[in-house]
Amino acid sequence: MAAVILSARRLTRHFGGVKAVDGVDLDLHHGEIHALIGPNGAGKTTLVGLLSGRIAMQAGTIILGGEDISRLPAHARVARGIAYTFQITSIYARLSVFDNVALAVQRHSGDLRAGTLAALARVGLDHLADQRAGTLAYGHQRLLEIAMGLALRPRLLILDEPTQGLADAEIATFKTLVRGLVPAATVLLIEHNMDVVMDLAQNITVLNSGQVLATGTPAQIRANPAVQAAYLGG
Ligand SMILES: Nc1ncnc2c1ncn2[C@@H]1O[C@H](COP(=O)(O)OP(=O)(O)OP(=O)(O)O)[C@@H](O)[C@H]1O
Repeated sequence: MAAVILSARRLTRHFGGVKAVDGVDLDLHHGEIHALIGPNGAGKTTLVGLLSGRIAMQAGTIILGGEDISRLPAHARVARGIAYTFQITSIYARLSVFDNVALAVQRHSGDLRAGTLAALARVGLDHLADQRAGTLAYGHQRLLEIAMGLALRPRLLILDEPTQGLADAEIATFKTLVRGLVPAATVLLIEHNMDVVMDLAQNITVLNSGQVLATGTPAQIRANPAVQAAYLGG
């Protein structure tokens, strides 16, 4: 298996009495698509919030490419290559599609126009560059979020429920897109659509009540009785 790019140990975040993330270990391998699944409230969004630095952790360690990033603020983690797809609410509806992505591209040196168009082309939105972002169809707005994440040239791209609300044809396009991101980048995918998970992921981590219930290949996860009882069977 490829080298570990991100290694998280004993990550913990409680909200009052709720153990949202409770001693989670997670290893992401270079160039893999790794899915994070689990029932509603299992702690998935909180966990990726801890990885990206958007949510402060109470205990634990995160090592990215050999560097301890546990105490770095979110912007410093972005600078080190962790991109967390923006929610649609952070798309600037009145700006053009081009300008939305250009805002992310400008963090890097290089040709702003070429970099922006390249990111848009990867998600198939280059022909809509001049359109106002707020007027895009829903599925295209989700793709725009991904282009904004890609524009940061991440080593690790975290996608939080990217297929939610997408039509079947858009999901097919999305799967092709994500396959094209690896192995240059590593993808951590929170996803409720099991067909997408089983189709895309090389490894899956199952969370339940803030703890890791199981981790393994799609075949191992499908065959795991505890996972079936807690989640897949439901
Ligand atoms: N800011 C917060 N304050 C209080 N409780 C929170 C907060 N954020 C999350 N929680 C609680 O922590 C638990 C885990 O929530 P989280 O959103 O991480 O789960 P999830 O697996 O992403 O769920 P879903 O699949 O529904 O998005 C839930 O019980 C949730 O209510």
